[in-house]
Amino acid sequence: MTLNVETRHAVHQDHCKKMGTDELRNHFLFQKMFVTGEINLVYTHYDRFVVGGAVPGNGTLVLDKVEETRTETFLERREMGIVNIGQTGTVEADGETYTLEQGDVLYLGMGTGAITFAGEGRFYITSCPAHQAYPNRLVTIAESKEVVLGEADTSNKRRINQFIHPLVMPSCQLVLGYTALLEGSVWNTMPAHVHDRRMEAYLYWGMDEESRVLHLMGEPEETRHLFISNEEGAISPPWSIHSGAGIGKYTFIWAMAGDNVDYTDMDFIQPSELK
Ligand SMILES: O=C[C@H](O)[C@@H](O)CC(=O)C(=O)O
Ligand SMILES: [Zn+2]
Repeated sequence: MTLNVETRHAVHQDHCKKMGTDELRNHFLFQKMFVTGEINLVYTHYDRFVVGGAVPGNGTLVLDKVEETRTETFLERREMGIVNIGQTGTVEADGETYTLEQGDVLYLGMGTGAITFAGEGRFYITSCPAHQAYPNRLVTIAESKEVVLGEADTSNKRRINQFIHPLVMPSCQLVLGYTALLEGSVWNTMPAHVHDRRMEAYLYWGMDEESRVLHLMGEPEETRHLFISNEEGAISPPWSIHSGAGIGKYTFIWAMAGDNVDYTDMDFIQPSELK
């Protein structure tokens, strides 16, 4: 079994302004997270948020000790949110086996031991530091909180499902859910926003292989873009907008950590303010 961990340091906005395409992608784009037989993690210095993928294929994959944290087990002082973007799979933790259908979310609290992934799942992993142990919990789509935002007129009508969210369940820092575009709409998170007190990570999925999402980032008056393929992620620094338009259908998982768990705490930026 292969465990790869890549460290990404935090970037200052003045540095970002001077980056060319390759440098921008090396810092903010996550590729090749979902490889059969591997767990691939990116350890970021944005609130020590970790994202990654586990694809057990026909075998099992165990996530336990990760050298980067210098703790006995990865979740010794962390919490985790797992989303299954593949077919039916299982996650075993603390002697319980959870079956995750596509779109289901599993929360694992601080102090959970080794985590075993199996089945046909493609598991997206998110994790951040925690200060208190909340119970492990499987949250199905039916149990999530659904919000419909936007209008067909502005091509941003979308359905948001909140899973690890104060209205559904408690967590320390982690807030997680996903957004799907409704027929004919292309824009997520438009109007855009920033939240300097919380970082954010996106994973785009459910896309056709040849399709791309035009992901916008950067300070509102100094935007940059990344063309993103299916099952690739983007990290959003606290000073950055995060928004995208798809060439074809897509869903994206958003996950955040920082000073508060208030999903609605956003500083909105109108399209007229973007440059
Ligand atoms: O801070 C919140 C995140 O950026 C996303 O949840 C926003 C989003 O999914 C959307 O508006 O489409
Ligand atoms: Zn946001």
